[in-house]
Amino acid sequence: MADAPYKLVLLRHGESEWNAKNLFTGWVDVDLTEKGEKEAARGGQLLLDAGVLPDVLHTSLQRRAIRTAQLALDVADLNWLPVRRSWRLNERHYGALQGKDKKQTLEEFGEEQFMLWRRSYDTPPPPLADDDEYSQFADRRYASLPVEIRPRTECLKDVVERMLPYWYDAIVPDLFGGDTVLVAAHGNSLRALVKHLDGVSDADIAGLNIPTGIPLLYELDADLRPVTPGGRYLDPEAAAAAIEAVKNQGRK
Ligand SMILES: O=C(O)[C@H](O)COP(=O)(O)O
Repeated sequence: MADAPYKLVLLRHGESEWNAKNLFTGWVDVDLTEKGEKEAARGGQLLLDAGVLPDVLHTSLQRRAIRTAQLALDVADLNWLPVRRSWRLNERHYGALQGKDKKQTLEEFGEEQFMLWRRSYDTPPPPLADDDEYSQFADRRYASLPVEIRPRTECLKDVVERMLPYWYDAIVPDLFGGDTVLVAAHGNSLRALVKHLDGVSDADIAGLNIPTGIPLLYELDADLRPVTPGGRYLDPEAAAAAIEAVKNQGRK
């Protein structure tokens, strides 16, 4: 096997309250469900069982990712890890779809438009008004972000563009320093990172879905290229089933 000096673990948060209700969530700061809490703890057990013990944690600024990491690390007795958080790891801002039911949106706008908004690389949903009940524009945690970069909607391309500076400036230095890095984030911010790591094309990334709560391990070579393309889920069977469920959201 090729030399793999660096280890990176990606963990999507456990099931959230709005995943359970099948609502577009984006930057809305919902909590985990009980099932999500269990998924997170199991994620920690999977890390422990695989002997993959992170040295440092990076999270988004959103509760569901932060709590998932805490619950997972608690199981692995790693509450003490140094942590950095950034809005750049946040879920994709879902614009005017935030708070909308996925099934109703599919029925109202049709399959093509629904998938364009949900999975196309460069078509964002319509922007969310700043005074909308589901807007985070005035949220204190984003106060240090200049208004021109505070999103009102995002496509995946926008997420890649705002995530990559954090990858290069914060995560890569930890990897090069020899740390096993845990990134606890979201379906679409992790799709953006996987796209970058695996060099997935703009078209093919539409077919890639990330399940909740199952650690995805990337062993990286000296140039930070994955030794195994796509990485390795620590519970591949559960991941395969959960990926199907994410793919079919809105259809039931
Ligand atoms: O923000 C959301 O609604 C989900 O966390 C990700 O949703 P998606 O799989 O529909 O992009």
